Amino acid sequence: MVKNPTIAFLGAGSMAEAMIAGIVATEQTPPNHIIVTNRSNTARLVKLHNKYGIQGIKQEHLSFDKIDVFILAMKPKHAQAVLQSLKHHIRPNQLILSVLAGISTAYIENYLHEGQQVIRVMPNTSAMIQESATAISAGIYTTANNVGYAQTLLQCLGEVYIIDENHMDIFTGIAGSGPAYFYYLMEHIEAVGKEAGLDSEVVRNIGAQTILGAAKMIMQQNDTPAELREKVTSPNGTTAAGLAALKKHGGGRAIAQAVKDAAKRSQEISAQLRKETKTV
Ligand SMILES: NC(=O)C1=CN([C@@H]2O[C@H](COP(=O)(O)OP(=O)(O)OC[C@H]3O[C@@H](n4cnc5c(N)ncnc54)[C@H](OP(=O)(O)O)[C@@H]3O)[C@@H](O)[C@H]2O)C=CC1
Ligand SMILES: O=C(O)[C@@H]1CCC=N1
Repeated sequence: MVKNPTIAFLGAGSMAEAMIAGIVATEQTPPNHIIVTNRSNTARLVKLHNKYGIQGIKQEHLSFDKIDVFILAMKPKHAQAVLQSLKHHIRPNQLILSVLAGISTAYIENYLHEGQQVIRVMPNTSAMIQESATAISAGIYTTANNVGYAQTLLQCLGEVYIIDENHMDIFTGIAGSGPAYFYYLMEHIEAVGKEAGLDSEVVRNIGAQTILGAAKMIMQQNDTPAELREKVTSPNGTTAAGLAALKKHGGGRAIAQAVKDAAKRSQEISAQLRKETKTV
């Protein structure tokens, strides 16, 4: 990878913004080396430019040859059209990072030039505050040097795990979609706290601090989650009552099923796109 590469985000939605915020905050890449473009929403490009100092450029004005790294950040259903058009503008040694759920490196390579360097990435929106759990899997043509570059770039968004691409779907179910499960949990905790008369902002902070503390305990102590749970649970105490309710109402099963169904959806997106490609 060149020194001070220019990075272009194709897609300017929630995920692109979370990554831009993380990269800019850590000064990993200077803002004038970061470009963002989208399909049609120019107001969004202006907003991102004003907020982060990066360049918001309409697609028709992009100088593709000056870009070293493309980050695909549109919805998976738009991937095919974007890749077909991208092929006319790029060279195989320009690095493609794709955050698209369910889209394999092979699918992307198939649409681009022989030898195109592709890395599949699964971040989450906590990239915005450099707390993402991000996975990467390289395609068959990607050099070790570029994997190293991607790892360094993404480390400014949080923790990075290099995984086998076969595990991308389950990683997506756990970490890509994961923040939403905890937000959903928080919505319910907040509602109950409010019902009991607590101020909603206060209960929100209490809930968040409780999740943060539990997460830090898991990361900083040697105990397993089950051991930590047991340490909270006094015989016949309040936690035992709470956990019994979770068990009775299928709390554990529901969480496991959420992860499984998200991973399944990632596989379905992949299968659907392969089917559409065959029928074109
Ligand atoms: N949100 C998340 O938590 C995560 C998302 N992802 C992945 O990130 C990707 C984006 O998700 P998200 O940010 O939530 O989606 P959003 O809907 O927020 O954003 C999609 C963006 O893609 C743009 N777009 C659509 N078509 C094109 C095109 N032809 N060329 C360039 N840009 C285009 C849209 O532009 P316009 O508004 O002009 O149409 C919009 O800026 C998805 O593939 C998703 O799987 C991965 C991990 C986590
Ligand atoms: O919901 C989605 O499909 C994307 C991928 C992971 C998180 N959001």
